[in-house]
Amino acid sequence: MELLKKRIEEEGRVVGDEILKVDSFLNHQMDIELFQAMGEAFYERFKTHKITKILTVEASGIGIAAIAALYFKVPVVFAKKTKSRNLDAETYTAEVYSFTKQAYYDIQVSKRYLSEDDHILILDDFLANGKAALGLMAIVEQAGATVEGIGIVIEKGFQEGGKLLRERSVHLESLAIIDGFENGKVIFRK
Ligand SMILES: O=P(O)(O)OC[C@H]1O[C@H](OP(=O)(O)OP(=O)(O)O)[C@H](O)[C@@H]1O
Ligand SMILES: O=c1[nH]c(=O)c2nc[nH]c2[nH]1
Repeated sequence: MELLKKRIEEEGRVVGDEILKVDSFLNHQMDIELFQAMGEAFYERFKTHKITKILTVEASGIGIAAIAALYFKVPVVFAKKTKSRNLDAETYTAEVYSFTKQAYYDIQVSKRYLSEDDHILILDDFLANGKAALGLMAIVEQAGATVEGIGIVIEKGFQEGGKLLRERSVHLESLAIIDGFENGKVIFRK
């Protein structure tokens, strides 16, 4: 998606060998006009699928999932990373390692909000090693629901998540794929 790539080029900051910071428009401050265009782009890429719910994981997936849901006209469910008294006792659960926080979480979704009748589109802001996406897929599987596709805003193609998901023959769409960084600049996949 050219508009997204332009923003990454203009505002992205490379941190170390593996991290891209795009928190001026994606996952801290959010540019909602860009989110609208990205939500529509996901709709165009997945509109032939029957989607009944969008599933994401807190925190950074929620924004794009919510805007995309306006196009799909379905609810958003987000997996929670921490236990709390307002989460139902009956949950689907998967262990996920957070690449940025370098910690394990049990992500959880109440059994109330996913059922075997659901056709799920998983959306997230980043794909790195695929742990979050695989955890969400495991939760969908536990519910007996169907994963229709996975939509990612920025895939870091030099990490293994994209390969792991494509091996599973899931319909994966990334709005921008990064092949690496060179002298602080982002190299996009053609
Ligand atoms: O493909 P992976 O290796 O799983 O990396 C991608 C995940 O990492 C980030 O979440 P993070 O744990 O940073 O949490 P956040 O949503 O609170 O920013 C991002 O939002 C994805 O969910
Ligand atoms: O802001 C982010 N930058 C990254 O490189 C990344 N990888 C996973 N999650 C991420 N979030």
